[in-house]
Amino acid sequence: MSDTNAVRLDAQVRIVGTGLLGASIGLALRSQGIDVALADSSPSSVHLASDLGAGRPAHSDDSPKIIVVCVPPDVTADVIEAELKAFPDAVVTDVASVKLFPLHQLQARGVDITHYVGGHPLAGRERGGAISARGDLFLGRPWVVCRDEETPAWALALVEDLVLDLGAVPIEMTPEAHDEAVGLVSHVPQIVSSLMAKQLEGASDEAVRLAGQGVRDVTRIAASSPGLWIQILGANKDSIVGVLENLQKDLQNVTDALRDISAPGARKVIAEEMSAGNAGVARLPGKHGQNKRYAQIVVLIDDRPGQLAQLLTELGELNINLEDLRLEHAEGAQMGMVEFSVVPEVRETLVSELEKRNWRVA
Ligand SMILES: NC(=O)C1=CN([C@@H]2O[C@H](COP(=O)(O)OP(=O)(O)OC[C@H]3O[C@@H](n4cnc5c(N)ncnc54)[C@H](O)[C@@H]3O)[C@@H](O)[C@H]2O)C=CC1
Ligand SMILES: O=C(O)C(=O)Cc1ccc(O)cc1
Repeated sequence: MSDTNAVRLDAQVRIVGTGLLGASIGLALRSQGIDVALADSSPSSVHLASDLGAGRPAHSDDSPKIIVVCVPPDVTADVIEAELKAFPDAVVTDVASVKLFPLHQLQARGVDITHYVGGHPLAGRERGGAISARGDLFLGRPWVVCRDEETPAWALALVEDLVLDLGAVPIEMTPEAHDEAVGLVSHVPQIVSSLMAKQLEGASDEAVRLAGQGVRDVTRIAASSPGLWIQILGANKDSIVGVLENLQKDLQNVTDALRDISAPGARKVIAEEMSAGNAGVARLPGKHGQNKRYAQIVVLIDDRPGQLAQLLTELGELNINLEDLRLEHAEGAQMGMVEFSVVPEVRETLVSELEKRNWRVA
């Protein structure tokens, strides 16, 4: 039996903002027996999250060791400031999709941010609210942690323990590097998805009836909340505008080439743009070398001697033949991800057997 599920946090956690992110964190922590206190400016949100099993309503005599602020970006700095003041001994972290915006607000107000460690899980869903929450939302997902030079090691360690208990992979970054990266891999893709979906708005029923997986993949996140995204995009405009300008140039190249497809070089332009797309998509983790004939399963293991050997032994005991195996080590994250391929027919049984044996399957 593996002890991969050993809980690292041994402290009360307070969650402020009990929508999708807050309730998902609460569900994951409660499933590990951690005391979770819930607070939100909307009392019915607290009660819904509590009814769903994400924790209990906060009491005035709570003394949390760690506070996770899960409110929209516009009000993240206000809530962080209030929480630092109300709980001076606690570490305050957040999940806002932008990191410089709340940090600059806190700095401009002269707030002592020694106990604040910024965070951002790269995991979410199109629909907000506790009703959409899932305890397994963060399994195997990157979770950026922004440390400051002043951040004490114990505060950073506490936040990383929280991230690891949620099954995510902590990645330390500066707020600047974070915002630039998510501008490219999260914020511009949201705009592209929404704008492509907008083209479907006036389409005929006949046309949309033909929609296959391609258009569904490209537009999946177009169902996201404009209210949340207007805040995210506005707060990270400096990282987004440059990527949008590059995209505009590429769109213009393809449009010009198609308009005059018989002109010398037109087909070359299109082929080059599409080949560059092939090269880009191959950069995405998990996209390379996957054999479509097999089903992939990802298991999270602690970065300790013997863990991989134990997993392989247990797979042997289950008499499962591995078709392929890939190990990803998250630098400095005390966690590894083992991705293996099996014939699709055994996938469901294998996942349930591994979960029975306490392995964390992403
Ligand atoms: N939705 C997603 O997929 C992801 C969102 N995030 C970030 O997580 C944060 C929360 O997003 P969601 O959970 O999706 O939103 P949500 O709308 O589901 O939940 C937000 C909650 O915050 C509460 N709230 C608003 N202002 C408050 C205040 N001043 N004090 C206390 N509570 C307040 C609301 O009542 C609501 O329950 C955002 O900062 C977002 O950028 C991060 C990763 C993914
Ligand atoms: O649904 C998806 O694939 C997402 O990418 C969701 C998402 C939305 C906002 C974030 O800050 C992080 C992740």
